[in-house]
Amino acid sequence: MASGYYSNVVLNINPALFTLYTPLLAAVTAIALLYRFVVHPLFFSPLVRIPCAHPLAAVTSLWMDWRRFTGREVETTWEAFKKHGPYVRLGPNEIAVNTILGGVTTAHGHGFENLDKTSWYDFFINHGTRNTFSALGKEHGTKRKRVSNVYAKSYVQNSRHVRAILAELVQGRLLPSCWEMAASNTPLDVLALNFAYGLDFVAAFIFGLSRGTDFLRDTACRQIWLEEYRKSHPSEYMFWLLEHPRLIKILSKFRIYIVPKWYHEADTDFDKWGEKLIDETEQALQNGFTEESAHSGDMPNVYFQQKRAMADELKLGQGAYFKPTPEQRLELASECLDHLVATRDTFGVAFSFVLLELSKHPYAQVRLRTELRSIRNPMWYSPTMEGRASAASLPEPAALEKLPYLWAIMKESIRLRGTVPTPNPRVTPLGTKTHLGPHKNIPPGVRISAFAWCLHRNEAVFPQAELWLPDRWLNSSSEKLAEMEKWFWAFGSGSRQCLGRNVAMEIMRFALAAIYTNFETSVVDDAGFNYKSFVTGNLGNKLSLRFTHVA
Ligand code: HEM
Repeated sequence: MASGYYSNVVLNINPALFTLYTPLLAAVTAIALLYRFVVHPLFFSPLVRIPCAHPLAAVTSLWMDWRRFTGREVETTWEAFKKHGPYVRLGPNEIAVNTILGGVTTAHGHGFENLDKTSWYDFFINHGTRNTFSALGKEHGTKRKRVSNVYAKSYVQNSRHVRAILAELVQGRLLPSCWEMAASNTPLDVLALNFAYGLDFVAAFIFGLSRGTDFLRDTACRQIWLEEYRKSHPSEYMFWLLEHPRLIKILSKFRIYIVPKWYHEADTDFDKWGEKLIDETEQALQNGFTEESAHSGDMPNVYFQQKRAMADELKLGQGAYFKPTPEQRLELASECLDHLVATRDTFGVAFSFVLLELSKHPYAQVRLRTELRSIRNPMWYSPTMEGRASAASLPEPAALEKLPYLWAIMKESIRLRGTVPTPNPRVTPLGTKTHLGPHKNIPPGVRISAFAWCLHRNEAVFPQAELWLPDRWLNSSSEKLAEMEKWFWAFGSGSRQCLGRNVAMEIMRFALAAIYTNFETSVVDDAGFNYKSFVTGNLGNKLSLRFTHVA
């Protein structure tokens, strides 16, 4: 009956009307599209007063997409900032900011001044479940709160488990590798070593030493893991995975695959590896593991704390010992795996850069070594100590933390090359207008990007910004120092500031102290240390240093 009705309607239309209205309809549509996609963004959008990085940027995001696709996102944005100032338009609906006040504070602040993340972060969803890094809105606060106390500086510096892990990793695994390379005069690829150090620490911190990884010593296993990681975070497809996740999904419905099958396989394998660690840790809890009885270093700090917080939320009586449902298991896995990914993506590269700068500046090493040897309990190492890693012999965290030159070296190296130059994109919220410094009434749905790379190169704040000058952190007035601190954005800011910041700084401090108390380093080959590329890099990335023992 229905089809008869429609066919009657169609049949009753006078064909002459078609001839009359079709061109009219086409013209109206064309004008509407022209207005929507050209006239409005060029002349009437609230963003028109923001200078465009390129004339095409006002009407299409394809121009910036091409820059991103060809790996030129940061340099393009940096050039635009230099030419137009701290606010630039990268696309019809995208702005980049290079100022703290009225820029970063608006998008990356606390509470209302903490704009939500864009779909760029969907890539970091594991097991189909969001985690602290990829969660949005209120869910983010809940997830972050679950684990924030174990990542607090007081926990990281006072926990007996952290000290035991550090002793094992630094004295038992890292220093012997450095000694071996020094003794045989063989260059060491510190990039792979630093990936291993960061991952071994964080895996032990999450799951406990006995269930963590041993990539510092087991180089074959490390290589397999890094290869698997590279496949599941393939630098050559990251543009699509980060910028166009929805397009990938839509096209795959039509059997058009932008990213190859091996990426999906590796991603699944990677998730499975994470699940295995979760299951082993859960099994230990179910077997009666307790916080009190745990050997030093063996406490699954992050896993346990997360479960305890989940139990509190659900008002479960058994604390961390409840049996997780399949959904809860994946939620736990997603969070824990993300912390390992966050470590792999940042720590190894940032720490390698500190070692590279020190290796290029022998005078800085001498000064650092003098400072490190001046503490009450220097981190001496000799191979006869092997197998005798002991937390008691480590210096107190505060003793290292208050060493001024060590601090200045870390700060300056991380300023210059803290992590990858990613845009950290945020989106203006629905139902309200956002004010961005002098630019008022930014509508909902506008992407705002900011780059630590560019903020850290502001000559007014960091004169001779391209130079590695640790003394800038020591010789500046207190006002200048406060200003530099305000602009130091390596770990982000506001409610979504890096969760692992204290861990990263702590383990870097201990490793630097251990290495430079005992060795000097020099560059053998840094051509493969392509630190301008995306964090994931590729397996060819290497930083080859020579270690020489200094008595
Ligand atoms: C030198 C090392 C590190 C650097 C430079 C770094 C940098 C950052 C930055 C810039 C952000 C903010 C990202 C954004 O807003 O888009 C971030 C967030 C985060 N980082 Fe780190 N990170 C480092 C190490 C770590 C480690 C070791 C962990 C975990 C153990 C970690 C876990 C996280 C998490 C979970 C977030 C998300 C926080 C949230 O959204 O609330 N990071 N990190």
